[in-house]
This record gives sequence, structure tokens and C-alpha cells, in this order.
Amino acid sequence: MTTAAVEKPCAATDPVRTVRRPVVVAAVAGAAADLAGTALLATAAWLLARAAERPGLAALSVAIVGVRAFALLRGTLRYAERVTGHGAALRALADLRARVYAGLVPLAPGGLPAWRRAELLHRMVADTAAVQDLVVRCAVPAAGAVVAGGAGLLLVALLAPPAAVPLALALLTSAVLLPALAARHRRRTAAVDDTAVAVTAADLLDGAAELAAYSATGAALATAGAAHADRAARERAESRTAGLLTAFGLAVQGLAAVAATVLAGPVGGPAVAVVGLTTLVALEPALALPAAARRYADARAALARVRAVLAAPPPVPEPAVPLPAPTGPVRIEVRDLTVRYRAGGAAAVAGLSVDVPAGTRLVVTGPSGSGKSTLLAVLRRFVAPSAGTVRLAGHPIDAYAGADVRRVVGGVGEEAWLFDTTLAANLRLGRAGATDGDLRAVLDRVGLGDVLGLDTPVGTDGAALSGGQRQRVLLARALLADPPVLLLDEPTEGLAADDADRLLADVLAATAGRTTILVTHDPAALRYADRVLDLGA
Ligand SMILES: Nc1ncnc2c1ncn2[C@@H]1O[C@H](COP(=O)(O)OP(=O)(O)OP(=O)(O)O)[C@@H](O)[C@H]1O
Repeated sequence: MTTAAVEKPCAATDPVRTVRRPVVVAAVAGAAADLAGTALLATAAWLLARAAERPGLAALSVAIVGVRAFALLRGTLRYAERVTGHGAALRALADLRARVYAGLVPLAPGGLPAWRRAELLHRMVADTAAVQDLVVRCAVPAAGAVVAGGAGLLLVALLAPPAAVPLALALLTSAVLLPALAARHRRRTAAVDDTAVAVTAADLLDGAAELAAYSATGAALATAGAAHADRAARERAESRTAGLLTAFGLAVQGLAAVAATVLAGPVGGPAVAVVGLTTLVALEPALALPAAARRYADARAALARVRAVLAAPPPVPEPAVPLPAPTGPVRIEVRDLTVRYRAGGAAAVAGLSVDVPAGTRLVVTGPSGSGKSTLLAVLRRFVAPSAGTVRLAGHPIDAYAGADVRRVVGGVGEEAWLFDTTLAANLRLGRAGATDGDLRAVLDRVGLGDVLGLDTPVGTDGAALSGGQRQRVLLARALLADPPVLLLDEPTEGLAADDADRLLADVLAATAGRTTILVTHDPAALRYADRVLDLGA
């Protein structure tokens, strides 16, 4: 069957693609502000030096107007640069995060275990934030340094050609050599990214209760502490280098100004002051470039990490032209199904065949690890078969879009999750338009009607509920979604035997006539089966 790779948002290829115009506007405004700053100081220097010669006011009036104009212009342009640049950076960030999220969706849940949760969170939050730096701290300062440095050099060369030599050398040092050194050093120290810190901190928080129960908190803290200490050591080394480069840049600026002033001496008059101060101010924007180069190295590394997540192949390819989702009663036919999670690895399911006619109830049993959940994952298109065929309503399952399959084949899977919000909000994931009355009715069906209110906060994955209540809420949500094929993976796990039996009887009575696949270790459930598939046999 023809398949097309799921469209991958190439977020990192051009992270500022949607804001290119405002970035250019911000860079031009920033460069113009730096230019106005250079012009302001050059004019002010000329004005002061010329005023010392006590000419008539008329001789100074143009320069006075110039100083005022350049001062106003510099402030206005800087404001325009900040507003446009930060606006563009925030839009680029929002756009990149949306693209990263869209790229993660086809990977979930089968393709995500390659990364740890904290690692993905770090990619999504911290690494994507680097795109802001590309705009605000790299592109804009670089444009300013080039324009202001170039204009200053031109002015100095026109007024006193020999004085342009120290300025040119200083510009080369500040705008090329020091940023190159800063970027090289940063690439080395940033090679180990901060993910380790995020991952160890998340492990520590997630597993706090277990660590305390097994008196392992000290060891876990030591691991997390080592990751933090490593990061702190790298930051200190980085700060030392950054400080040295800044000091060197300032020294070069001062020396260049002195040298240019001395070399402009023979020209005499106000031009000497203009050359000295212009040299100082023309170098100012270039002093920001080593920091910009460091940010650029960080941003490149961060965006490469984002790209690595987005380049991961989806575990289940999507069809180029999907069939419309099946409607009406749905039959499932599985033929010679084999699933391997890794090429060449052991088969989680081997040569399995089973037929589930529309409206029948299949009970799947078997020992732990026999492939029960894997079968359900294949039926929801979270995992692709390595061999064999699976047909849904008469068509190969991979002819449908994954989202359509999951609308038809729903239920309570191993990956079921409760969000840290109210009971009502969790239930409405099953059916967005459900009224409070619908929610109460379904809670009655799973025996929670008198126990939990709709506004009850359930905690992270139901942490504020008992194990049995959590299972019942998951069941209630699945019933509310009302899919044509209902999958139930150990739906009564965590309930006392009597309770489990009663709940299962209620749920199955409520879903009679619907294609249902029930995975269970409980032999008592076999009496509800139209067909039994024993994966341990
Ligand atoms: N995401 C995965 N990556 C690699 N191997 C996996 C993955 N999920 C399951 N397996 C392996 O596939 C085999 C079948 O696992 P599966 O979870 O389907 O069994 P199960 O019958 O549902 O077990 P249980 O009753 O304990 O839930 C096991 O050997 C398991 O280690």
C-alpha cells in the first residue's frame, strides 16, 4: 500500500520562517539606531571641539540641530527595534513550539519512549526558546555592529586616513576574532547539554515517594547534585571566558581610540576629537558580538536537538490518501500477525490470527508478556505489524488515518491517563459536548455517582483518587466516547474481586451489541465472552 511519510514540520530548518519580515525590520531599525548613535557622538564631539574655538552661534547651529535630531532618532529607532524584534521573537517561539508539538503527535505514544519525558519537555520548552535569541541577541546586534562599524570606519577614513588603521584592526578583533573564539569555546562547553539536569531533577520529583520508601533519596540526590555541579562548573568556565573576552574587547576599544586620536593629530582642529570619539562609539556595537556568537552556538545546538526529535520516524506510517473512517458495525480480522518492537528482536506477538465479527465480545487472556496489550496497540494503530494483516470493516487498517482508527477503536488502554484537573474535564475528553447530566449518568453506570462530584480534582494521573476509582473514571470516559469498537485492557485492575465482577457486568451490559475486546487475567470474565483468545495456549 502506498504510504507517505507523515508531514514533518521542519521546525529547525528555518525557525524564523514566519517572521522574516519583522526580523529584517528590527535589524534595520537596530542598525539605524547604532548609526544614529555613532552620528550623535561624532557630531557632539565636533560641536564641543568647535565650540571651544568660540565661533559665532550660526557656525554651530547645524551641529546643534544635528545633535538633537540624532538623539531623538536614536531613541525612537531603538524603541522600534525592541518592539518589532521582541514581537517577532515571541511569534517565532510560539510558532516553533506549535510545530514541535504537531511533530510529536504522530510519534505518540509508540515513538516517544526513545526519549525520557523530562528530555522531551526540555526540548519543547528550553531548546525551542533558543529561537528568540537567534532574533533578538544574534541577528539584530550583528546588523548594528556591521552598519555602525562600517559607517564609523568610513567617517574616520575620510577625516584622517591613518587613524582608520587602528579602528579597522579593532573592528576585525571585536567583530570577527573575539566572536569566533567565544563561539568555539561555547561549542565545546555546550556539547553536553542541560538535559541531564532536567532529567535527574524530574526523576527525583517523580520518584520522591519510592526513593524515600527505599531510603535511596541520598543516592538520587547525589546523582542530581553531580549533574548540577557539572553544569555549574561549565557555567563558571564559560563566565570566566566571557569576562576575559569582554575585558579584552574593552581594552582593544580604548587602545584603538587612543591610537586613532594620536594618528589624527596632524589633521588638527575638531576633527581630532571627532576621530577619537567616533572610534570609541563605532566599536561599541561590536563589543556585543562575542555574547551574540555564544548565543548563536547555543541556539544552533538547541535547534539541532529539536530537529533530532522531529526527524524521528513515526512508528506507524500514515496512508497518502486515507479511506474515510468506517461507519456502522465494525468487524476485525487479524491474520498471521507478528509484531517486533525492534527489527531482529523477539516477537511480542507471533503468527496470531483472530476474527471478531461485528457485535461480538472477545475476551483475550494469557500470562504477563504474552502480547495482549501489543494486540490492542496494533488495533489502535499505535504500533505497526511487522508481518500479517489486520482488517477493520473489511479494509486493511493501515488504509485509514490513525486518528480515524482511534475514533472507531477506543476504550481503556495501558496508556490511559488522567489529567491533573477536575473529574468533569477528564470525562469530557471522551465527549467534548457532554452535558453535566451525561457525565452524572455515566458516573452512575460505573458506580461513582454518589462518590465523586464533577468538580473533584483528580490529581496527576488520578493521584487524588483510589486505584479503583481511577479505573472507574477511565471506564466512564471510554463509555462516554461510545466508540463502535470498545477495547478494555484490564479495566477492573485494582478493584476487589466482588467489585470488579459487578462493575464488569454493568459495563458489559451497557455495551451489549457492540464489538468489544476485553483483555483480562481474571478467569471469571470468561463467562462474558462470545469468543476467547488465549495467548498463553
Ligand atoms: N514499547 C515496547 N518496546 C519494546 N518491547 C515491548 C514494548 N511493549 C511491550 N514490549 C514487549 O512485548 C512483549 C509483550 O508485551 P505486552 O505488554 O503486549 O504483554 P501483555 O500480555 O499485555 O503483558 P501484561 O499482562 O503484563 O500487561 C513483552 O515481552 C514486552 O517486554
